Amino acid sequence: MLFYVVLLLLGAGAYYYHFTANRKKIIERLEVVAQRRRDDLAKNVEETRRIADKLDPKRRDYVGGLDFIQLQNELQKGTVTCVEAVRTYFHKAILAHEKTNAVTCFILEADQQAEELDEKAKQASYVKPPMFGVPLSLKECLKVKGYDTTRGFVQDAYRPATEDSIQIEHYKKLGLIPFCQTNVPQSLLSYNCSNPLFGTTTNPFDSTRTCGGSSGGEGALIGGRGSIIGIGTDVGGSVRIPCHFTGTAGIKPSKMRFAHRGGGASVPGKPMIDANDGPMAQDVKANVEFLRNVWGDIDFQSDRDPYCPPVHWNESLYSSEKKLRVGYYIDDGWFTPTPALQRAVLESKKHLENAGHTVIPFYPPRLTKVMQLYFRAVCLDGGQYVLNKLLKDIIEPTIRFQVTLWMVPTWVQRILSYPVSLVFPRMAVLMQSLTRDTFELREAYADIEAYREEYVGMMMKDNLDVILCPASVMPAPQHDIPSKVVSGVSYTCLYNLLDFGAGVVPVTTVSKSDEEKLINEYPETDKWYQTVKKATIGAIGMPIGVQVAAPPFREEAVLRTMREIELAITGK
Ligand SMILES: CCCCCCCCCCCCCCCCCC(=O)NCCO
Repeated sequence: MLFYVVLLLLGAGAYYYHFTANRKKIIERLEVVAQRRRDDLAKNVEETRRIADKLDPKRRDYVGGLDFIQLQNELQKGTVTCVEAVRTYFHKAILAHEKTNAVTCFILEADQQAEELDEKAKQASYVKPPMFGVPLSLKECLKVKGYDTTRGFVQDAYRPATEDSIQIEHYKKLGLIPFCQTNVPQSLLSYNCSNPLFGTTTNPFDSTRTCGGSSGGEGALIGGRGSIIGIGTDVGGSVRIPCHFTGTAGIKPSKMRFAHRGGGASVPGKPMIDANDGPMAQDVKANVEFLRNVWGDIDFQSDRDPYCPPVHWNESLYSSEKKLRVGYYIDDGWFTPTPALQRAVLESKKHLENAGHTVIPFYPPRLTKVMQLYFRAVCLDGGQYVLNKLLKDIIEPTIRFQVTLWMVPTWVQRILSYPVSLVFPRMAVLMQSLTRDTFELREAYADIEAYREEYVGMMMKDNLDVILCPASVMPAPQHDIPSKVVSGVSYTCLYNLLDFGAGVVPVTTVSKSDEEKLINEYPETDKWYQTVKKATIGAIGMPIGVQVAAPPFREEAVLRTMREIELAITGK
């Protein structure tokens, strides 16, 4: 017996020695690559600055002061040129990048593309596309020919995409000019924004706090006024959480509304948790104008990707005079949001009622079960795919906590969940979430199908058009918090599990009385609540958004509701 124990220990020791020695070698090699990539970025920024500086500062201030619709109109009229638009946003993006570290690469050809478009516009026969010359920022994971899509993995640096994805091709056809790529958290499966290649992107309102993720670079850049519109991706909240954290507006459409051919995914082979790309901008108006043009011309994408149905922009749904029926909730029963987030929903409810809409309570059923299903289906192999990739890379310190969770074998998590349930029941729920076998995974998929039916059945029974609810559980926290509170995505991941269209519109900022309420009334019943409470203290002034969601192919109703809230708040 002793012999076997000694043999086992020796075997384990040898494995550990080999594993750490191998990791050391990998890290040493990748650190050289990461340093080279960062040096290249510094040169790229200087080259961009040289181009941006060619534009007269007075002209730059003028162009930079235009909102999306104004800029679009001036470009159409020819009173602003494409070169002026691109150089202005090169300049503004550098300023935002210097503050937040949002950009991973400037696309220098944007300047040349702008010159070519200006040249074409001189021909009398040339018909300008609808978004002629508007600069567009892109989350780093989107495929642009000649540019990396590392998703924050150092191992993927210097492996540029060989083609534009269909979506990018389409945006160029509509006249948009991709001008930079923006930062993401390593693996994209986090709502912070740090990786070992490009470092940490910070919130433009407070650098000690995260801009959110995974489309965090977009949030920081647009919130920091360095871009007028950008594209993010969302499998659990990655468009909506950065919008909420940075005071920007964006929407994750249901999966089928864009072509995915030639694109990429954070975890390929993951049905039932539907991801999509989506626009993010400084206001809802810009999102509407962007999608009106993209979906107005969706045949371009459908023709190139037969899995994308030719569902056109539904103007009658967006512009309908018919009053809406809205279901709302301020607490999903899984994670009570901090006071400012609840207040934002109640204020939005008032705005919608003042506009004549009917707003009634709605209770999303069984969120505890939903969280288990979400984590089971998003980490469908127990996190193995992502973990394998992470173990071949430098692991980002701010997601180490969640990586450690992935490293604990599922059966160990299951056994430990029983004692943990006595002191931390919500954690025990997640410890039982990662799948043991395909039988359990199939059951989870069946449960998700049943849940989708139940949820839309409840909405139909009350004749509801849209749902209004919090965008998250807290305002932007410090950079290490998302990995410690992975359970905090319940408000957004629900609508990936349902594959609804869901968007976020900025509504308010954290006030002093929100903070007093937080200190006096917010629960401290478990570690997650204590962490969220502590992270929210000191967040006075941070932006707060609300979320609006509707079943697939009703994104126009979501946008209409978001726009009505925006109009009531800003008056424009
Ligand atoms: C104790 C057991 C815990 C099991 C779970 C372990 C970690 C789970 C990590 C998954 C985190 C998912 C968060 C999602 C955030 C948003 C991601 C997103 O939308 N990405 C966009 C990709 O296109």
